[in-house]
Amino acid sequence: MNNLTEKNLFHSGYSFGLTSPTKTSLIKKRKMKERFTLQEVENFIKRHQLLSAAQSVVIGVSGGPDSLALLHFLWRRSSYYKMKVVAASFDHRLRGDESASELAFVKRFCDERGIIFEGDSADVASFQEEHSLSLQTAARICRYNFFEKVMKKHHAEALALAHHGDDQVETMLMRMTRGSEGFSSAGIPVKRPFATGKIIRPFLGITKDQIEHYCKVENLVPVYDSSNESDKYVRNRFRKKILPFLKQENPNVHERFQYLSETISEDEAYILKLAEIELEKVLIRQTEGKIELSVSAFNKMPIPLQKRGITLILNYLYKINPSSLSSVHKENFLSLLGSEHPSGMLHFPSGLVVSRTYDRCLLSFEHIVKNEEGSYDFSLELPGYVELPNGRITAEITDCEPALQRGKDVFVFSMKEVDLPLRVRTRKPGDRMAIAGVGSRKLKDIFIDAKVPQEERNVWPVVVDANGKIIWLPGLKHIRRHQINPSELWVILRFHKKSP
Ligand SMILES: Nc1ncnc2c1ncn2[C@@H]1O[C@H](COP(=O)(O)OP(=O)(O)OP(=O)(O)O)[C@@H](O)[C@H]1O
Repeated sequence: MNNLTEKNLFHSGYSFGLTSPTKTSLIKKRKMKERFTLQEVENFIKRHQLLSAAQSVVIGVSGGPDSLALLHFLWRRSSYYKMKVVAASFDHRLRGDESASELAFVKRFCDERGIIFEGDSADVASFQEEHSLSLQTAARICRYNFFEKVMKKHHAEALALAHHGDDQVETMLMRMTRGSEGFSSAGIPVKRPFATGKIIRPFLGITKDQIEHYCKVENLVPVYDSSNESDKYVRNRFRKKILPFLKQENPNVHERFQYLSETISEDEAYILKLAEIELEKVLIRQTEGKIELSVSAFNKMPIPLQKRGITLILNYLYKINPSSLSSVHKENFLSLLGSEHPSGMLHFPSGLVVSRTYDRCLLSFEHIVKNEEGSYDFSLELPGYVELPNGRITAEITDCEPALQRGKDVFVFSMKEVDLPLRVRTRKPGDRMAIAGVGSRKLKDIFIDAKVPQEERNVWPVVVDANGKIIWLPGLKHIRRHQINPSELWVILRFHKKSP
């Protein structure tokens, strides 16, 4: 089968198990559609130059219809493209035996066809806990680490994933609804650099229905993940409620979205390039963690370039943008620079301060360590984190009481219990906090009792609420928690102390 040439792939008859003469026209129609699907994918691959001859391609296969069809399709085309195909399957160990059996299913599928298979698993829940991440982010990091390893092992130039046209429509709508800009509003990219090569998505031009049809015609029997149906997930709600309406209005709506996605990406890349050139002209100073620019020169840039300019600046300063950084911060930045007041200051996540004085605007993290003793004071966003001289504090919000969050480096409380926003600062003379069963105590005494060395006390974080009340001395004490209604939103603070 995998010796099919391009010609005989598109012109060979597929058996549909339908033989009666009355069904002939139906067979013809379905054959046409099937060929059309294959041809569409092939055209898409060529148009975007996703595959070139003599490649090694890793395919991410969960065992669901999309990735199983992609594996089957690329395996069938492997001799035409003279490429080595490797299937890679990852078990996140989040659905017990179910996910382990999915991995075994993919392995069997590959063994039966002589396809190279790579499989691995990881305890994603523990990884999430350890690094204070959302479950989705933790799963993604573990899965992509695995993909990277497999790509390196097989010297692969591409990792093929089975996102399709309906995924694209859902993603773009979700992002527009939640609020997005720039490349993010372009949805899922057709290709992007990754590990030893690039991620490619050959199915973005076809729909889920076309994939299901391909599976049926090829007698592929995938596994179905029941969580894909649950209304609990935003994506599923878009899929079930919005997509049917759009497809009714235009059955090829996915093509329109894909076209829009590619147009946005091209435009964005071009505008970003222009912004980069213009930004160079307005920068006064640029060093690690610090940028200074001329306000009047920046304000002369056209608005679309100003918007991309601040994005470039923030990308440079943060390296990895904090999740709490939003378009509001960028708007505030533009207002500060456009304001008639000659001076002003903004506090951005993770301790970044933007200060304007007449024609100069300075963005810097340097305020974190203000003086020789290393004192600091900055806001802690929810969710978010702050870097400290002696470690890092992370803050998350969750809607169910986290069972495993105990210990002195973790403080969990209900959102209703504390006045937000929180700040993290160093101690001040006379600081006191109210401790359960003890009453009000001086911080100095708490440090002495806990035998915290003198030099560490000056940089030890003190977490205070919006009224300045101390609520947590990480690693040492926290205020008493009230009786809490389990259905409330919870905040989890964690202190990741650097070893001295
Ligand atoms: N556990 C996994 N192991 C390997 N690849 C995966 C895994 N999960 C997802 N992928 C890859 O990432 C793509 C997108 O993932 P997503 O979960 O959005 O897809 P899906 O709708 O579940 O697709 P499928 O029908 O293949 O399960 C998949 O189509 C597949 O190529």
